Amino acid sequence: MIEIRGLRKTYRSRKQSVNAVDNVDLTVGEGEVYGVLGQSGAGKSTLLRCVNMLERPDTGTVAVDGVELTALGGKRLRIARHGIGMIHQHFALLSSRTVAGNVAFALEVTGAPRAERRARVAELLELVGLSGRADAYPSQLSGGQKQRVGIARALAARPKVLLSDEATSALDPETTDSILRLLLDLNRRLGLTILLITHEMTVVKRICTSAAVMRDGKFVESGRVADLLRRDSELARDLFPLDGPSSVDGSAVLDVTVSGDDADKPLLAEVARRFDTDVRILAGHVETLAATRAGRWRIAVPTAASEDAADFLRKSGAQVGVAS
Ligand SMILES: Nc1ncnc2c1ncn2[C@@H]1O[C@H](COP(=O)(O)OP(=O)(O)OP(=O)(O)O)[C@@H](O)[C@H]1O
Repeated sequence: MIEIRGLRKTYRSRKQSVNAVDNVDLTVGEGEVYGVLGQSGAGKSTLLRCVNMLERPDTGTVAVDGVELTALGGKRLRIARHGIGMIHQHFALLSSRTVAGNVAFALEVTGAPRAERRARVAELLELVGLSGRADAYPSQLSGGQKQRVGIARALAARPKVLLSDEATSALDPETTDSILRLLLDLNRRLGLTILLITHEMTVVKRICTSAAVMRDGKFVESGRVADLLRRDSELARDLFPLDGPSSVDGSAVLDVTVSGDDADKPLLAEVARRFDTDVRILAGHVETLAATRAGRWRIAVPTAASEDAADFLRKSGAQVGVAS
């Protein structure tokens, strides 16, 4: 649904040049929720703005739903953009317009007739759970309600792709949760493909099927979340930080990561039985992510049994590393 190849964007000023996006390739499949994670300045916003050509890349191609946007300009680009909705961290609502007026604005731009606009606005407000607030002004809404208006407006022209620019960063944890649930629901009900940028691990945990970690304009790792968990990835370590001790006298301390059905298998009990050894859990958690179950534990196994235990865990599908 979204195909990005060899994308580069450099900002130049007299004093310096910054490679904001540096040779990024990205494929987001239809119906996927793809998260790009990174610290401030990593290049996430620039990447997202290149997807709908708010920012023109220096080199590389961007195609959405089979249409190469980088080859378009003028009216054809404006029309192609209707197939891409976008939501923003600070909602970007028009303060002088009501909720209904804000959503209708997106339809006015596409030239939809008045009667059609009215019906569509009602449908969209129902979709995002705001039917009762059509006549309210943005200043009368909570942050979560404002973002619901933003989402309704972004979906007005029935886009296949939604871009989300830190959509929950300005919201409290409970509201974040409800907006993420709404996005996941829209993804499932409408088959909406979502590309989001965030610096929040919770967002990736809750709704992303795939993710990339971006640093200095580059993707340092990317893939399906379940696959990244099976490797010794930065994402796995960040999603499940382990804060137990990294050394225990007479034992090896191992970090074990499991995903999918393996997360619910009694693997540690099996290690204790098979090798007639103690297994101490020093830290750990098992959680349900958007597309998979996943768990990570830091365990201490007496040195004599530790190699056999690590071998067995690896053969059982776990990723095993020595704690550091
Ligand atoms: N219009 C611009 N002119 C010059 N430099 C820019 C411009 N926009 C972004 N940059 C620079 O490009 C780099 C990437 O910025 P970008 O906003 O894409 O990162 P980000 O990961 O989205 O960060 P944040 O989460 O803080 O927005 C930064 O070094 C930034 O200072």
